[in-house]
Amino acid sequence: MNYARFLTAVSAARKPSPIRILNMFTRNSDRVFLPKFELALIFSVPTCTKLKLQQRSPPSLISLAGGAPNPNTFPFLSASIEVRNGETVTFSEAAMKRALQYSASNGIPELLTWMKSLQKKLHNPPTANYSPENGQMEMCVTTGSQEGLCKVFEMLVNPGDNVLLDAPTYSGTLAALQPLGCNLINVPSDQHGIIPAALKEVLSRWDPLEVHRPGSTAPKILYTIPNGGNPTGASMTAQRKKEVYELAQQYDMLIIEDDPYYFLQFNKPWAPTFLSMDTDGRIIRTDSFSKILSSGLRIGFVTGPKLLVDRVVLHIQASTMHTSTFTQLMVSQLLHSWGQEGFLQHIDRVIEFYRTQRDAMISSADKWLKDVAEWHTPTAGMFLWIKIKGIADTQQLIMERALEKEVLLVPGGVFMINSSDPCPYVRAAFSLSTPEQIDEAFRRLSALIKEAL
Ligand SMILES: Cc1ncc(COP(=O)(O)O)c(CNc2cc3ccccc3n(O)c2=O)c1O
Repeated sequence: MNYARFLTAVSAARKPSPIRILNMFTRNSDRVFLPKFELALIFSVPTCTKLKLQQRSPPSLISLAGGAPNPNTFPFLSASIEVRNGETVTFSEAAMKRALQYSASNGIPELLTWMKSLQKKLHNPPTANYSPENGQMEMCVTTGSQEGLCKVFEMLVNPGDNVLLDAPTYSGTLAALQPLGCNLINVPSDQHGIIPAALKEVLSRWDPLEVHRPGSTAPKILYTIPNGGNPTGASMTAQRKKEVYELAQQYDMLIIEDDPYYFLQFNKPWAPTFLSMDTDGRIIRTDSFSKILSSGLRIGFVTGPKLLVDRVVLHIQASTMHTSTFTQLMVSQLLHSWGQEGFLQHIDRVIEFYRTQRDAMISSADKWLKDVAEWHTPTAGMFLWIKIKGIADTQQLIMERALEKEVLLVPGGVFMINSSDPCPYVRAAFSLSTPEQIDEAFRRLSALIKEAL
């Protein structure tokens, strides 16, 4: 893969932040460990020299280099966090000093190592054993997958670029993409995700043999939410993923697999991911702990070809520097205590919760909405995408009349590429309300639809 052709000029121009490396040589007591990656980027010298440099920073080294603050001045001394299953995540005084200090831009080593091992167990990416030039699987921690998406888009998308995605889609993606001045092209989809034949039709405007010609306007990226789509609840079949991947190969496109609902698939076996079939190194995957561990801790991951993930990390260096060390250490301690088996047992409990919620919402929809609306039962995620019959656009219905009836949903227009296009859909989340509240909400929705009609 020639990854250079995908980079924007801004991303290609990014250089490592010198201070991020010099911080490595802090006093031994509160060393901020930075991996070889950051050393490699600043001292572009053969790895063996880098390793010697790293090894040559012995405890006897006195560093006056790093601009890191002295953690002995921090007011926080220690912490003990109670976990539902009776365990405790603790921060001793020494651990708290590290947790409150700067850390590596690509993520703390113990969290990255744990996640890389989980990715290999779940997806067995072909790229795990590739060389960097051939797309070696790399990962970095991001502050939510939202940061990962935003930085990946800013790495790949130039003004005027054609970008493919299946609308309706997550409003946060539209918010990150549209200011980049790209041309968003919708790929028709249904409850099973992108329709490969429709993607083939969209791509037929370009000659696959011409996509590398300078000035070619052929799309270079395709974005999709493969499981429990937001807002549609759609989940792609393995066969469709395979056909979509083959089209991406034919037109030399990257696929951005935004998959925060991967762990909320109600049925097993879970669908194989694009990452699991990525023989070329053309998948950039974003994962999130928001729907399974915490949304407020802001822990996400980007998984993809090393040469591209390294560019995302350079952007992190120049923006947030890194995701909160404290939250990374807190989550890492829990994951190491649970192990992969314990983590997956937690996931099973979360899945059962959302399955029950989904069933309650479908039951109430059947009871109150079957004469006035249509929907597909989602097999993953936390959203029901409801088409209101006889109404061209739900914006006014929801934003004015629904509020009067004290029921709140999201009008479908916010998920469309052009938010002013009329949209007869509404998004209902079954994540927070109780089954009783969902039933009452749909009773109110039914009443206001009948009044509106
Ligand atoms: C497909 C897809 N990709 C990425 C993200 C970002 O998740 P992160 O890992 O937490 O950064 C999301 C989060 N989606 C939402 C978030 C949200 C936050 C406050 C209030 C409302 C929100 N609604 O409605 C959402 O859909 C998502 O659905």
